[in-house]
Amino acid sequence: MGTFFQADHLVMQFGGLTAVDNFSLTLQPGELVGLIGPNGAGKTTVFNMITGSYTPTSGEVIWQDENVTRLSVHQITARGIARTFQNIRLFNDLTVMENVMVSMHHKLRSYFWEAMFGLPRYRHESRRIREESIDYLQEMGLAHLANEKASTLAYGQQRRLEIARALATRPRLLLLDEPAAGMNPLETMELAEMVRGLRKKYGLTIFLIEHDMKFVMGLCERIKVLDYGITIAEGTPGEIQKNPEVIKAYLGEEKNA
Ligand SMILES: Nc1ncnc2c1ncn2[C@@H]1O[C@H](COP(=O)(O)OP(=O)(O)OP(=O)(O)O)[C@@H](O)[C@H]1O
Repeated sequence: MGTFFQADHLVMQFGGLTAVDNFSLTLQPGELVGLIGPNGAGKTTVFNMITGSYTPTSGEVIWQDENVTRLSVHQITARGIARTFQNIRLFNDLTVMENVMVSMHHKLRSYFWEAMFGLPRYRHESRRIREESIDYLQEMGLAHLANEKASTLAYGQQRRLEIARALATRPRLLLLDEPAAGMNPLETMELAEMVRGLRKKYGLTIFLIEHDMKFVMGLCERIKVLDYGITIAEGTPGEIQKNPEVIKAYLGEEKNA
């Protein structure tokens, strides 16, 4: 069997700062893995290296047997890795459904010309895109808001719409950057259910960053812990909570607080 996903000894330096040092991760199809650590630990930088936003100083990213380390964001998305961002990035003036449809368009060849000439294939594709968009919205509990402007959505709903937009690129690997940030406990619980549902329905592998420990511990099968760019622990939620390095880092934090 080949390599599904492997990040191998990734290093990211910014000037004199080593934001991430020797980060390695292997994912098997269908896994749900978490990445945790204090602010500034390097979590988002890991996502940026995997998704082509940053070219690592050293190390490699292998995706479905291909070295994708130096590919662009666009090329990586096209190969089936999608992400959401810590800061919401929606098109506020478009409707909820249009936000999802826009994400799908890059998949469609000749879409522009066919739309321009009103060809039957365009009309057919256009209907298909609508149906598929509604499917993603349904999964995220947003179908009833399809025709509302994105800007009118509540904060938690906007976060879910971001996930629907990521799904619209038809990924096999989905990276979520603090999906529960700003959500209340009920919304967070519902989100966990949705993430489980997505994995099952679309056969996704999910790698997520999150500060909400209850969410991470309840959802992820395996967790990696970063502190100052260094991986200090890796294991099941139970193992992480008992890990001496994690406890030490956490207690150090308490003392400084
Ligand atoms: N483009 C950049 N240029 C310079 N420094 C950067 C850049 N991106 C990230 N950093 C630095 O790298 C370190 C890790 O940042 P990163 O955003 O990855 O942390 P994080 O764990 O995601 O934090 P948070 O939980 O606050 O989002 C920080 O010191 C940050 O200032």
